[in-house]
Amino acid sequence: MPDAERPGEFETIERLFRPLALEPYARGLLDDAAVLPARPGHDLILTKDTVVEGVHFLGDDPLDLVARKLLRVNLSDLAAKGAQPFGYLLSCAWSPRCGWSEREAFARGLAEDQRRFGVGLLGGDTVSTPGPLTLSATLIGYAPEGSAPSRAGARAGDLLVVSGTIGDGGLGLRAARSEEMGLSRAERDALAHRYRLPQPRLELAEAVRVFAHASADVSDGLVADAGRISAASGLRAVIDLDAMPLSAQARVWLYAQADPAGAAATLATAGDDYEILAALAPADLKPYCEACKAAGVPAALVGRLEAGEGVEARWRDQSVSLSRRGWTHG
Ligand SMILES: Nc1ncnc2c1ncn2[C@@H]1O[C@H](COP(=O)(O)OP(=O)(O)O)[C@@H](O)[C@H]1O
Ligand SMILES: Cc1ncc(C[n+]2csc(CCOP(=O)(O)OP(=O)(O)O)c2C)c(N)n1
Ligand SMILES: [Mg+2]
Ligand SMILES: [Mg+2]
Ligand SMILES: [Mg+2]
Repeated sequence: MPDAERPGEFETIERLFRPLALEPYARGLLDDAAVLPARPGHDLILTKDTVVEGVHFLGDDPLDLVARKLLRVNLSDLAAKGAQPFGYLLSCAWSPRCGWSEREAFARGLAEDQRRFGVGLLGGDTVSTPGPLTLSATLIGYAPEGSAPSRAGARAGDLLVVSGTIGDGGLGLRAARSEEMGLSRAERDALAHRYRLPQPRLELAEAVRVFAHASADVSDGLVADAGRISAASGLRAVIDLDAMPLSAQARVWLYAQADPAGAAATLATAGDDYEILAALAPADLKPYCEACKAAGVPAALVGRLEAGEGVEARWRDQSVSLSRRGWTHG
């Protein structure tokens, strides 16, 4: 792109980001920092995730969807802590391919999900990079004082319950990369959509606050994230892969595989799910699942926590050996 056509830092902020600003806190995106008053009776909940082209999204993913994914992966962490979202700080490192039309698409996606999830832009940073497009958000939310569950509060005997379905994001990445996987075009499109646009489970925030001893969202993989709850709580997690909730598309794929246990392990370690994993007292299983259902999101019992350490995956009561627990960055 010739230099003359390259959008400038301050034109980008003024034209594209100022309309997204949450005032008066953002101070017109003209100040050194945003300023928020304290909210008595609440804890401030802060989380940050970054997405990088080629690592978290594909180079041909439309940038409005990339923007929405950036907000959603962060909103998912707020949901896991039972928080209500408020606003966010945004960092954009634009790669050489990002002209006005790419930046406009990105801002359009932000505007759409700001409306949908009730958040606004508080500030951020805009730079250019010779490397891949890199976008980061810091989400800010609130929860009633002392109510946000940690990963460390699970007790021996707790049950592990996960929302929605597991494995669609991982299969969706393969579909988005044009792998056929023995699935129909409609099945692959549904999975690719799930990869590009995760659903943060904010509807479950209240149930998580009320019932969960411990919780986390599933971003790296069900096994990896269950392992983080068990490690933080000083326990051992057992995951029943045959109880994992699957979409219709993932079921079709799984039962076409020669080794369904290995295939289920693949889904449980793929990541990109953005579901909520909660550790609950057995007596709270029914009320939690009913609260989830009333909020419009199914929840399924997938395992339990016991004395010990580590994480074990089982298929029909047999231990399944895993080559990895989930996604890790180098
Ligand atoms: N660069 C960093 N500086 C400080 N804390 C970090 C950094 N990267 C990760 N963390 C912290 O490590 C913990 C685990 O991070 P992460 O695995 O990314 O969580 P999640 O999977 O929920 O997004 C979080 O408390 C996070 O804030
Ligand atoms: C192009 C592409 N390749 C691979 C993946 C798979 N992947 C990349 S990062 C990741 C885990 C989630 O990202 P991370 O940065 O670890 O988020 P966090 O766990 O901190 O929320 C997964 C499953 C992907 N989403 N997109
Ligand atoms: Mg993170
Ligand atoms: Mg995260
Ligand atoms: Mg998380």
